Amino acid sequence: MAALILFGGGGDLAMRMLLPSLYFLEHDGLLPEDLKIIGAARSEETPDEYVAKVHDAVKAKAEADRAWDDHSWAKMKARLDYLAVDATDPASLKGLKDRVGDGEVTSFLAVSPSLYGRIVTAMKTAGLAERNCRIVLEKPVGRDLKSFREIDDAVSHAFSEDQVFRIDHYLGKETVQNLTALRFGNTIFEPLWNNLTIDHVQITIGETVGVGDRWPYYDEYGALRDMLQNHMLQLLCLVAMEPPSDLDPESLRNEKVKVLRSLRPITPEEAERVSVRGQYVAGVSEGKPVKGYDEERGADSDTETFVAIRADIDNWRWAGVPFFMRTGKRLPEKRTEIVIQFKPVPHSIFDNEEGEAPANRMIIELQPEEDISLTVMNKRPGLDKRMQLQPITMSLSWGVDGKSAAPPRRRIAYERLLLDAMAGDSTLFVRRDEAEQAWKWVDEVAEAWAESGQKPDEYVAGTWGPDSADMLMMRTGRDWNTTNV
Ligand SMILES: NC(=O)C1=CN([C@@H]2O[C@H](COP(=O)(O)OP(=O)(O)OC[C@H]3O[C@@H](n4cnc5c(N)ncnc54)[C@H](OP(=O)(O)O)[C@@H]3O)[C@@H](O)[C@H]2O)C=CC1
Ligand SMILES: O=C1O[C@H](COP(=O)(O)O)[C@@H](O)[C@H](O)[C@H]1O
Repeated sequence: MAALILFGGGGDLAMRMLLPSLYFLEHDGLLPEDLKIIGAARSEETPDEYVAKVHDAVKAKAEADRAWDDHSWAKMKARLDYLAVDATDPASLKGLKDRVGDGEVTSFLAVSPSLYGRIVTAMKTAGLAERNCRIVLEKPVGRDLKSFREIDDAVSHAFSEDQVFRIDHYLGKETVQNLTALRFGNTIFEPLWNNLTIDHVQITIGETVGVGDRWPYYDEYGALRDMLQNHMLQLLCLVAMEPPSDLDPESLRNEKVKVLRSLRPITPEEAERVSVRGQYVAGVSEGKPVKGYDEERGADSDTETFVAIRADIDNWRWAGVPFFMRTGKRLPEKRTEIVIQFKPVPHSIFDNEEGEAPANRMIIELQPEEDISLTVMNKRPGLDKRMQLQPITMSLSWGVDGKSAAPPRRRIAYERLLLDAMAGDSTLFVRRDEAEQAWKWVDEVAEAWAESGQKPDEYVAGTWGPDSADMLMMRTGRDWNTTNV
């Protein structure tokens, strides 16, 4: 028998993401036949009570995706179990060890990261860190390089690196993986993928949600540590890395680390020029009035709910190509996209009535739709005396040629990641040195802000962040993409 233990199996992440993901995998016949799923948390509840909670959480999600069926649920229900444990207590974990038997065990820590160190130590004592065991760690692991290392040292004391799976759920998203396919499965883009042809890159992760009840966690982390240290830097790495020699975990992650190592540190002197911190004040989001961050938190706070930053990668490929990243809560749209802005033609022979023809642009959209589109110039049909150009957008979406298969259901990113972790494939997980390099750069940004006294600029909820974020771009003669916005 193989086992998946969900520590924190009754929490928000487990109920909203992990258990629905497992249901969808069950529905598609992708779970190992002999897999047991065991929820483990301190609450004293019976397995039946736990199963009833899981049922409600999973059914709501599956029905919304028209994927609910009683047969799949019956199969999943037969796998489910619950055990009340304090995961920091080795004696309490002994019972769990007896329950899982001697097969492969994957433990997912869906609990507060402040418990990781004590939990892994207890797991080792209880025999849950043997060679047949793997551990999955949710982000954020630590709040800075120092705390990351402290936690990770405890982890590596119990598990070897090939047993450790640090999740960044963005890596489980279909379009993020498609980026690798686009770059390295085609010959036509790679020769253009450098500073000779590309002017700049923009990465935007916009969210409409506010921080709300999550403020006790968020206030300590802010947008820099919650989103930029992990999801945004991972996207940057996938855009910027050199072609790996193989798709195995080490080759891919070696290339990502090289990019992180090449990020130019941000100094206190230039922090204000290349970075912006923002915090939302009351406004309107999705048609409804919403509170400002300070009101949600109930006190004044200097935590940023928005960050925009210019990153420079000091290597041959990217010298002179800025990577602009921005992310924030209470923005007008839930939108994640990567914009590859190509340079304009070196000399235009067209005399366009509508002004200079725009340069080519590739938009890799992750959310709300998954799409890759490329804007190219075309002749405007007609008998104009002077040839006129018009931009045409080619979409590389699923089924766009009318022949490809219909797009499959959009999977929750955790579906892929849970399967990979249970199979021991760490390609889409973050290696220790990657996380360290990302923390190192982010620590430098945080120190630069602290030293220069850079405070968050206000922005009204429902807008694209403070004016200073636009200025950050405009100072370089560029602007944020507004296509589809
Ligand atoms: N929620 C989300 O969308 C996201 C969450 N994360 C990360 O996932 C992790 C979990 O977050 P979330 O689900 O929101 O948190 P919750 O507070 O909702 O859940 C935490 C769970 O941990 C259990 N727990 C607490 N202490 C112990 C213990 N000593 N032993 C065993 N179980 C314990 C709690 O149950 P009980 O009280 O019964 O013990 C509860 O089930 C965190 O690391 C978070 O940063 C990351 C990205 C998104
Ligand atoms: O890790 C996190 O990600 C979510 C955004 O994820 P998405 O898949 O919905 O884009 C974010 O809301 C949260 O603050 C952060 O912890």
